[in-house]
Amino acid sequence: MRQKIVAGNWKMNGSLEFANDFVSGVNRAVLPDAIDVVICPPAPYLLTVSSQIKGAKVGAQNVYFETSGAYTGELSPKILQDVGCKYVLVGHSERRALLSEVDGQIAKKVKAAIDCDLKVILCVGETLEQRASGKLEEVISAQVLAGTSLLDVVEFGSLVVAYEPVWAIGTGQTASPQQAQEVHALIRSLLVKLAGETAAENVSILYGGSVSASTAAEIFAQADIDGGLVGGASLKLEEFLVICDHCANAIVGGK
Ligand SMILES: O=C[C@H](O)COP(=O)(O)O
Repeated sequence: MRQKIVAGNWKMNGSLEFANDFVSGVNRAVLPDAIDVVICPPAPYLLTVSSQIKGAKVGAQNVYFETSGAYTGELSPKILQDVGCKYVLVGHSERRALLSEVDGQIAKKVKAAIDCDLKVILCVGETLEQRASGKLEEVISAQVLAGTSLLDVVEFGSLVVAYEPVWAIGTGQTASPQQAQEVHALIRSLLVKLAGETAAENVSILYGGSVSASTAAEIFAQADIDGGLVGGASLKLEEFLVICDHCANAIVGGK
């Protein structure tokens, strides 16, 4: 059975005080153990979160593809692992759009992180213009193909894909459960072509884009949606915990 995951991406938000308070709150709460709860704080807070948090895993928001050397400002997979990371986000649309990250770099990051035993959450998604002009399938296929191009079949076991329509990120405009399921099914079929039925069946595919406590249950009830990549709502502990519960309950519901 596929691993259910809720990952909270704080993006460039929070503070040391916020991180400590958040961890205390998580440690007082009862996290569902049927799912992987992953917290992705800004890099300087990774160690403080990973060293104190109980029942949740820690992920980085980015990684570099070299193992060490003169790459000022970058973080290798080994450094991330050293500070307690189990997951890393790669290819988030904000990095693609604002920091000019391209498919070639993304493929190398995916490979380097998996080589270092990190689980990679590869982010893909289309803009509103691309969707409106009928390019949805082309864009998603190209991003999935490029992002996984350096992996062998076994390495798909360390891959998670997050479908995040760019137009739904931070806008309050969630994709409808049907829209999301349609793209998740497309991604699953691409993974079958790339890695075969068994490997593809085991890749968790998360939905991201304005997931909230009120939209999560319906989204997580879809057949190919295995959890969420949550931005804004991951900064509100109570709401984030409700989203985690919805994901866990979707499992109980028979998925
Ligand atoms: O990484 C998270 C996604 O970009 C979703 O962000 P959001 O929940 O604020 O829309």
